[in-house]
Amino acid sequence: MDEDDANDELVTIDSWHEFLDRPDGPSVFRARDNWQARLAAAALSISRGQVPLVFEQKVPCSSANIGPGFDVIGLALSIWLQIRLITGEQRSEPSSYNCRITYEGKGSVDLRADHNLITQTALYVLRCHDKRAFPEGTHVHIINPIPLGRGLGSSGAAVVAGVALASEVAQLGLSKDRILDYCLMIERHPDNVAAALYGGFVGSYLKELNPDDMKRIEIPLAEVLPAPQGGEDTGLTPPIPPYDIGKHIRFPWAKEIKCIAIIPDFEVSTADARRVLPTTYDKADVIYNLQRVALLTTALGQSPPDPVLIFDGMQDKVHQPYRKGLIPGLTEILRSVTPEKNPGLLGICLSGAGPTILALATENFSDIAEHLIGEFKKEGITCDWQLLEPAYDGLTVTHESAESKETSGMTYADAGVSIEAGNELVQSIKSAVASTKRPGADAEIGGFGGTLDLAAAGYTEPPTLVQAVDGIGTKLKIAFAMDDFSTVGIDLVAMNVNDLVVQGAEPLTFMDYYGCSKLDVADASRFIKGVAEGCKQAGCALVGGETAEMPGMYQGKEFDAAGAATGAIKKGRKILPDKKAMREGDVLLGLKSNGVHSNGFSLVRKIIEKHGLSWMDQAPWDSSKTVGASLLAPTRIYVKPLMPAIEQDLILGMAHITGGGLDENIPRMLPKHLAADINVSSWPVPAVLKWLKQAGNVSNKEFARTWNTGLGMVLVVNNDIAQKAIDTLSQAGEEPMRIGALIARKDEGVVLHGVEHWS
Ligand SMILES: Nc1ncnc2c1ncn2[C@@H]1O[C@H](COP(=O)(O)OP(=O)(O)O)[C@@H](O)[C@H]1O
Ligand SMILES: N[C@@H](CCOP(=O)(O)O)C(=O)O
Repeated sequence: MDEDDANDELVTIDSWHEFLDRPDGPSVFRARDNWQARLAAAALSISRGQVPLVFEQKVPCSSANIGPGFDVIGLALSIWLQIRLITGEQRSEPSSYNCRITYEGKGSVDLRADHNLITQTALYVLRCHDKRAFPEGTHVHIINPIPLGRGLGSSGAAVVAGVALASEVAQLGLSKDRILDYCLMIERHPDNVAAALYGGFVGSYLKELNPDDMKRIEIPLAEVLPAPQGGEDTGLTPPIPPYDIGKHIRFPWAKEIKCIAIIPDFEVSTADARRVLPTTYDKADVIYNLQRVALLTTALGQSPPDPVLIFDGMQDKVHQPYRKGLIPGLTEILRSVTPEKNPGLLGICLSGAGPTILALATENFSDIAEHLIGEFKKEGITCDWQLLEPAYDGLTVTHESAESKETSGMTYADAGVSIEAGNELVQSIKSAVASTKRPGADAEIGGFGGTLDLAAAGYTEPPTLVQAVDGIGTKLKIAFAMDDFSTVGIDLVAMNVNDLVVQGAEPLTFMDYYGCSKLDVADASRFIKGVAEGCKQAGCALVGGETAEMPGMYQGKEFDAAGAATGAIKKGRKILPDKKAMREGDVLLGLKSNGVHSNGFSLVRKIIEKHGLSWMDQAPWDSSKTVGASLLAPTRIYVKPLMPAIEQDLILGMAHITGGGLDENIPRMLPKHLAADINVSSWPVPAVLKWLKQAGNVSNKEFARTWNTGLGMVLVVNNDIAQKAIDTLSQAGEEPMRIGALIARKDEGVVLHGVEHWS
């Protein structure tokens, strides 16, 4: 509807909701902008019995390569392509594929649905799902501030937007990983699309495809998406992408590093810039790039950033030298700045295929920009410049109107729960889960419950079953900060099976629970693969689990996880601890921990915060790791080293040192009349715990009741067979340490000697 049609009631609407709230519905609207006019028109079509879709997508631009990472690295940056979509628009003229396109922003693009990169991509995805056109009355409004053909990933953003557009209009519920598969059928270098889709500083690779797929190289688009993929409709179904074509990982990025983009006033098409590249490379040049890229991805995550490492790390011999013919003065411009001459500068490179130049810096942004603009000017080229920051969100989709859908057949996907994503997750974890198979438990997922055949597991007479349930705790927060979910699953298993083994039980099965607001298949799969790894370390089968997608329950990508283990003790064997058999003089053995394990992380986080450290900083206690990576070291699983000693009846009791530390856990295995008399100088305190104690000024008492102090397990063994127990544990790979003995109890259940050793 148009403002000129106004004749009776004239109303300004601010939102879609405001319109819907009006019981009568105004006959004429004055829209705040074109988009408001479209909303109004869609609102009218509702009153005529149609149900429009209204949503907005945002996709960031990206800078690919960052010097040596040709076709591998991409950095999402803070200029966003926006797509506003509405269906059910009333039109006098029919439009091809039911789609009308309007455009505002940089450059000009083809507005025909089968020629515009965004809608052409969407049509390809729709056709893969047997849909020949957009829903009736589709209007795609593109707001594009990303300069075209300048090396800032305008096409990568357009392709991501196109796939996501199809997913939304046809309610396909594609996960981000599946969206990537579709994107990679179109733009074959994964660097831009992976960054635009996932956000942040991203490394990616493309799996090797079959020869037919490989033949369909990227841009020009006509070659990539011939009919029936993206051109005229032939009624055929185009090739559907295989699953999991590309892999990505997010690298850390130091927050003080900003990006200066110097954008010349001419275009270089990526296709042209790839044609000038050689088909074979000199071995020395390839090694030159590999050496730099390996260091660069870590160097850009360290605070404070090291200018020497970054400047050298951003040099390239694989694409920039060959592109100098397309970008006048390129070599001289890249050489015209150094961290020594230009304070604040960290490194410089061609952005993507150019002609934009990307300079990374921590300060003096305008001085650096003016210098580079001056260099281009010598070549007669004028430039624009922008100071950009990493865009961490990647693709986002916002629905303007949930209510509109409520009037018609609502779907679970509308409510934020994707069955397809759930199915995809099951596919991606199947083999990891199956690898945990053990006698008596197949570890095949898909059943309503997990089964265990006790006889096949070696328990022919009724055993005593022991069960445990636990979570990971706030260690998860560090996994979120590091975007690394590969090891917290091991922690989850460890917390459960270590509790079972101290009772003398052999862990047989495990089940996990994963709750999130929006299922991210890649994250959930990394987590569950960690759970499977933990199960293998413990020798138990992962027989099932639950993934709960609960929109609104958690913040963003956060999730919670819990798990439960079942173990068994053979008929006739002891359930530990055997308190009655314990005597004064019995020996206490300690088994080493692997750092903080999974307890006391609220205090850990507080200390790290108080010291102004970021998770990406070099760990003050271990220069080879970041703070986050070091703290994420998974909890040790003691099942396999302990089982032989348990089976030989060499152990009277065990304490798993978790929350509550030595002070709280050791008395749990002792009779009331005995106490543990312990010499704390008999085991080494891991460097991380030493640092935390000192940095947090944590008292000895607090230290002993918060963290494990270096012992993950404490065992009671009879004095006469202590050496045999030590030998058996050593043969199983442990380094048991004599840490004390049982004494008659006075007050405390644990008496610590030599605590000054901790200070
Ligand atoms: N928002 C958009 N809408 C439609 N087409 C687009 C859009 N963004 C990019 N394109 C297409 O992609 C081309 C640029 O792609 P490319 O040569 O790879 O450069 P870039 O470095 O910007 O990605 C444009 O000329 C245009 O055809
Ligand atoms: N790795 C590609 C990246 C192209 O990026 P664009 O932003 O220029 O499209 C290449 O260097 O060719």
